[in-house]
Amino acid sequence: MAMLIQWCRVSVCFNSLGPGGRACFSTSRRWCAPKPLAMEDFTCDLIRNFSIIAHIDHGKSTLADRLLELTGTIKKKEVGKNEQVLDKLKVERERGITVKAQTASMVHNFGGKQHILNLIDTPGHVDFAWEVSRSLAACQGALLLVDASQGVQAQTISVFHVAQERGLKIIPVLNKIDLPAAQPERIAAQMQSTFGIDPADIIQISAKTGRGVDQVLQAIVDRIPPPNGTTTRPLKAFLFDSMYDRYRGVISLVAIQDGILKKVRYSVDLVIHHLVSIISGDRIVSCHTNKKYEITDIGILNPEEIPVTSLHPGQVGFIACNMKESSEAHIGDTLHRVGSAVDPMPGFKPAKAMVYAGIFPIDTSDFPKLEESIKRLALTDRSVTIQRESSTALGQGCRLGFLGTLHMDVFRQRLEDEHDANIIITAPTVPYKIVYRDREVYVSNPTEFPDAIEAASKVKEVQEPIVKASIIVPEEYFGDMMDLCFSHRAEELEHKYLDAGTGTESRIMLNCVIPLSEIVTDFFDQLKSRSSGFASFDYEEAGYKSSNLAKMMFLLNGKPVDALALIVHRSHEDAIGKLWVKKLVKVIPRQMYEVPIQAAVGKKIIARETLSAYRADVTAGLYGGHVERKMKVLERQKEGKARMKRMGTVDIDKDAFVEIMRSKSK
Ligand SMILES: Nc1nc2c(ncn2[C@@H]2O[C@H](COP(=O)(O)OP(=O)(O)OP(=O)(O)O)[C@@H](O)[C@H]2O)c(=O)[nH]1
Repeated sequence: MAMLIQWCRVSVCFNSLGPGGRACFSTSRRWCAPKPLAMEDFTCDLIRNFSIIAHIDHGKSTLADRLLELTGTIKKKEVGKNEQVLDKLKVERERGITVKAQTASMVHNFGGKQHILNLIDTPGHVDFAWEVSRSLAACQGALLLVDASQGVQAQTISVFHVAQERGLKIIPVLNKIDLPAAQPERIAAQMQSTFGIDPADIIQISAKTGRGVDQVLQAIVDRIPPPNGTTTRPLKAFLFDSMYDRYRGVISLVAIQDGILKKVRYSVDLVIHHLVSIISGDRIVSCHTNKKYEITDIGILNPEEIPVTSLHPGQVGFIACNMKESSEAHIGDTLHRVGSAVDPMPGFKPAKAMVYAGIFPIDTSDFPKLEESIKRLALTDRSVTIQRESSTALGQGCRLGFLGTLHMDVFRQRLEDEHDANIIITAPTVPYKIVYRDREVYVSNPTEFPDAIEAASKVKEVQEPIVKASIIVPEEYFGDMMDLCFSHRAEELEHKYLDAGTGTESRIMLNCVIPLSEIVTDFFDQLKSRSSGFASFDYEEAGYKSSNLAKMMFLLNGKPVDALALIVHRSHEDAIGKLWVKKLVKVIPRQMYEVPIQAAVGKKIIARETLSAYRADVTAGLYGGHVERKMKVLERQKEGKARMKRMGTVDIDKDAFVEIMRSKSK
């Protein structure tokens, strides 16, 4: 058996559980090994695994923080301070949204007994629905949080159904009762009519002030069933999340179903003040890949890592086992001990990219660095797909698949924030299905879309992805929402009153089927502005549908520019062509000569604008004697040229180019 020998100097060690049930630290000047939590004491009846589910901004992360404080897991913060403990990413803090589900184990005393409560925080935005369903797979219960001023929203309904389908015990919680606009009775009635929840079961709280949060804590223990599992059956661990650590490789989050997962550490004091730790971990196998690994590290997240020597049935924790590639940690996989196979647990649907975009370095020589950064970032975000692509205008780049446009935007921001990347991102496209006579091909890059001539001779039909969308909105905005849906090619529209029978002011739920390509552009912004921010929106994929689509090319000076290509519905081609040439003529800088800007579908020119000529005399104003200065300026202009992007025969400096791509991705 492979042994891992580790020299460690530990100046902080875990001694025992402190008064709040937490591990407490004691500093020591001696070299010592950490004394881990006695996980074997936490039998299933003392464990609760739960999640908080809600519509975006209804207060999940704030409630998570209050629970962590109440159990003494973190120090109490000043009320009103907005920084959330589980929202670890900079982008999450800046935008106030949760992107990546986090896990935190809390140890708390109920009725004289220490319990472990494992909280799995979930994101609220529709783009991250995959993260939600992944998190729920490791839970037995969920707190369904509803904002007492906003009421039930589109994602409240979708997350409720996901939790219900998974058979989770749902604890309804009304949050933000401190707000003057809160209407707890009315919203409780709404929850009753929408979900059949008994208002007497609803706990009313303010996650901000902490009011009522102790009742939530008690309800977690009283109402959520403990996990069931036994130490007598062979080890079976469910892998539900993973992250990447530069030193330890892939770290997987697991929920133990049966058996015990161990890492044994022998400490030998070889020399005074020097301890040698010999670690011998369980040997495990992945049901998905059949690969074998040896456990090198086990712990729980509190929310920071606390090492433990074993994880027992019902417990949730992390493991490191020398997995090098993040693709080895298959989300939904079952792990078992070498030599004692088990039936794998049902995994769940892998994440499916809904939106694709090309990412290119501004400076083409930066491609190797950019590719490395993208790969690194993708290690922490398993739902992104990556493929290389190259463009005549933009050089070498990567085509990435995302769960939605917010996901795309968050990834872009993380590349810039965390990897200092200087990038151009192309307009988002959805994956189209091209049905040829003998095969089907998915195309997620407009340049690969068949042109009109090829389409006429070889393509049987073109299909586009559609989604089932639901919009919840106060009655007064219903007409605007119908207009919005019609202008985005929605079909099968139907609606129902959400507050039927409650005798209160009405909200309407509007359901329709809409092409995905229509909602990846400005749909969400328009939805918010046309409903004064009151509409909420959710969607789920609904397959493919035949559609009359074409590739629109943009020509500068008669030459097509691949990076600007778009797929458009034929009914909108004139309007889109005109709109884009108008936008392009505004952002493309004038050249020494006149430049026609055209939009074309096949051979047909749909729209045209002309960019008038302009001579940029950078040396104007420098009179005869200033030869040196003149040379310097010309030299600088030459350097600038090297960073120019070439579109057809037109050179465009990088700022103008970024501006063009930005306006195209809106
Ligand atoms: N007045 C009041 N504000 C609250 C309460 N709970 C949360 N908030 C505020 O509501 C906003 C959203 O809270 P978050 O906890 O970030 O919401 P979230 O559900 O985690 O958001 P996502 O993770 O992005 O879905 C923040 O500005 C909070 O300070 C509450 O009980 N009362």
